[in-house]
Amino acid sequence: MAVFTRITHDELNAWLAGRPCGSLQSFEGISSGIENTNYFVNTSTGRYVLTIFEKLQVSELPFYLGLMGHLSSKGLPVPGPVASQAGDLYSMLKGKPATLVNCLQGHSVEAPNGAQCAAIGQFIALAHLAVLDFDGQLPNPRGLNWIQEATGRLVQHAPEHVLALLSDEVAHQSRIAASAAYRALPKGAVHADLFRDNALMDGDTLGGVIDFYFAGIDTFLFDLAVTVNDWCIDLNTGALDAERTAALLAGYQKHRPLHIDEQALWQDMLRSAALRFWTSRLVDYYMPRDAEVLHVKDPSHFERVLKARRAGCPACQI
Ligand SMILES: Nc1ncnc2c1ncn2[C@@H]1O[C@H](COP(=O)(O)OP(=O)(O)OP(=O)(O)O)[C@@H](O)[C@H]1O
Ligand SMILES: N[C@@H](CCO)C(=O)O
Repeated sequence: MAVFTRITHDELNAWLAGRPCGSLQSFEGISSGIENTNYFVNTSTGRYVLTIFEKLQVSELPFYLGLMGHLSSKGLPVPGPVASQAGDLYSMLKGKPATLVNCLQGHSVEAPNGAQCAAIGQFIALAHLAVLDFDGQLPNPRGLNWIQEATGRLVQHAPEHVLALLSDEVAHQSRIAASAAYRALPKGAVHADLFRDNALMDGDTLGGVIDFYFAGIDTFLFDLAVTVNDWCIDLNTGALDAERTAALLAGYQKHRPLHIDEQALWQDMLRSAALRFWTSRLVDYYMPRDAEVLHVKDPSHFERVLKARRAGCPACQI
């Protein structure tokens, strides 16, 4: 749907000069993204993806691209940025920052099976282990501070029943965040948005994980909860599907067993992850930026998910 920034062959050729990616053969816009402009780029050495960042702060790019490069260099299926000869992970194209990454195999799946959930669980655990020596520092841009601030802005726009549930959950999460148990949780640089549409599956094998542009420092448990809330959901009810949840958690714990403190806070993190996406969808719904009007995702989905996580269910237990 969206190629916001159009480029010519000559402009791309000039931008690619100095990058160790061979000579440009062809390129085509990717229609499915909504945040950035993406192109598939074919060169004499292979296929790449060019991303032109439409909204992101340049100051945040070294963290995102550094994290992708770090995970890729450790053998994880993450697109690694192709640095320029000068060592830059991004440079300006048509006045906007742009990067070139390698193209991964696969397609996103709408209805994942147990094997695919296990594969994504294994990936997250390996990513959590791999970032232990990553030194980038960027707090989760959609963490509790942002949620509290966004809740304040929503007061003038959202209906009473929405605000009541929102403020009750924010109060609960504020108490959790202040607890010693929460503060002791293991943290690191996490994807924080690993929904089904950000993973490319090649059959039951994970081809790659993309779109690290909501990444930040947060608890590993929160990252796992974001993923479980999307990959393991029964879309009709918002409840967790027991079989897929068990498969994803088993895949994760194969490489990184959860600590007892993490197990104790699991249900609260499922709630926290639901709150994060309910809030951002409410903000996009009630206060859309111009270009977002056509792409707003349904906030009521995450209202349903939050209510289901607050009620709890057998699959919400570890
Ligand atoms: N490294 C990659 N390898 C293969 N395909 C990719 C890669 N990066 C992006 N794509 C393809 O481009 C599409 C759009 O990318 P992406 O989802 O990152 O768009 P975006 O606009 O940056 O983010 P959003 O998910 O918010 O729309 C993906 O669905 C995928 O098909
Ligand atoms: N994954 C998010 C959108 C991008 O952050 C959502 O479904 O609301």
